[in-house]
Amino acid sequence: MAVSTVYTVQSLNSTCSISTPTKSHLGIQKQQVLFYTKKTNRGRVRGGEIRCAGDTIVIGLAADSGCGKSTFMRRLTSVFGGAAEPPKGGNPDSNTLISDTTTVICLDDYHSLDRTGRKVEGVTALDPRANNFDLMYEQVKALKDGIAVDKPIYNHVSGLLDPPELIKPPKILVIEGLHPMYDERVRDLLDFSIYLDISNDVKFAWKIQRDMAERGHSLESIKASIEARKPDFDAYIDPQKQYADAVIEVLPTQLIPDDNEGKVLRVKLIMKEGVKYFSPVYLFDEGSTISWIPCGRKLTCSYPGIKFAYGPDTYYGQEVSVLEMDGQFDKLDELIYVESHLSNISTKFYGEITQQMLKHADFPGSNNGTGLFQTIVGLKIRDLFEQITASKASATLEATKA
Ligand SMILES: Nc1ncnc2c1ncn2[C@@H]1O[C@H](COP(=O)(O)OP(=O)(O)OP(=O)(O)O)[C@@H](O)[C@H]1O
Ligand SMILES: O=C(CO)[C@H](O)[C@H](O)COP(=O)(O)O
Repeated sequence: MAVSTVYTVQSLNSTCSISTPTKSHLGIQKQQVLFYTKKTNRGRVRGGEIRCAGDTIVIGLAADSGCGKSTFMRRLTSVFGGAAEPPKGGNPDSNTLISDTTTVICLDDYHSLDRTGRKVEGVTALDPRANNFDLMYEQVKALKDGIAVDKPIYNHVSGLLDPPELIKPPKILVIEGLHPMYDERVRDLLDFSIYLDISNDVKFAWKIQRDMAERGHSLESIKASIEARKPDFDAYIDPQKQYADAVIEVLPTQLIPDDNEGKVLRVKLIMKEGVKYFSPVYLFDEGSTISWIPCGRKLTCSYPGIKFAYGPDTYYGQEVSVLEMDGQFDKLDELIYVESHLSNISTKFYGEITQQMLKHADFPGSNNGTGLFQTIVGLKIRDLFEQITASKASATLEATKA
């Protein structure tokens, strides 16, 4: 009687090939070894090796400096559990953050010109000529293919390029910085992309808050720095938002006429339709146009109140769904009321968004749409990761059956 064989992979999170006397590796360059259970019509045998590569999914996060990338990264890492830390025993000025699931690399590390070099050449760090996109592409591709790389480090303290650090392929690689979607080759490696679009007024208010209070800069120098960067920001950074799968746009409130304090914010979550493994969040009824003031018995709102909006729209000629929140929460635990009216949020249990927001109540933006939408995008990324993983697992199983 012929022996029929079914391979059940136990810890499958990638496209894997089976290494047995009868099956050879399928073009795998660097492998991770797992085990499989071999089920034959003579019983179940554990053994052999499953070799995996290309496990890493790559997320791009683009924004100008001081626009909340680090805060977003902390929220994202927290969704996966565990804390993110710089590589152990490495350069204390490393820009990398590693947790169990995620590795966040900062694209400033691909500056090809150091601070002096940029001054001599008369270019800003936003200018593509100050960045090495060939190396960025090669290294992100290698990590995606399961290969460790020696990544350079741009030292923000000294303004110099330091010796490289070893980066191993993680489950989720986040590339954050000024240009994750600028180079087409790098863009094509992204499984999901996000752009933090902070309007000039709000950016200015945040910069003043941080650079004056925490870094002792003068108001004039902050203004001058924003102005000096603006032409390159408009030319090279801002256009990337057309490629993003999700954009978090932060604007001044419309609830206070002529507000110029920048404390109350109107935040939009713009979600592209038709992105594989990503279904946009909706309020009440998918595809409808909704305006909702949730203030009342279940949600405490002081002046100027809270207003939500949801509906379909177009963004750079593409179909999107937009969820908007203007105003801020008084009592964060009451966010559960809003959460219960949102759908497609990819939570694992009732109230997970509210729990995440309460956990990080001290992060900037926790009382408004910036924190809420960053948390939602974090949950959507977890969902995307789990879907890609599951789809690779079933593809592998099919391949091994064939
Ligand atoms: N959602 C928010 N609401 C209010 N202020 C915020 C928010 N996000 C960020 N900020 C302000 O902007 C500052 C910079 O935030 P963060 O460090 O997250 O940005 P970044 O993009 O990582 O900055 P950089 O690239 O310069 O390191 C914070 O210190 C805070 O003052
Ligand atoms: O736009 C930036 C991204 O963080 C920085 O200004 C750029 O990386 C240069 O850094 P530094 O000002 O420390 O020389």
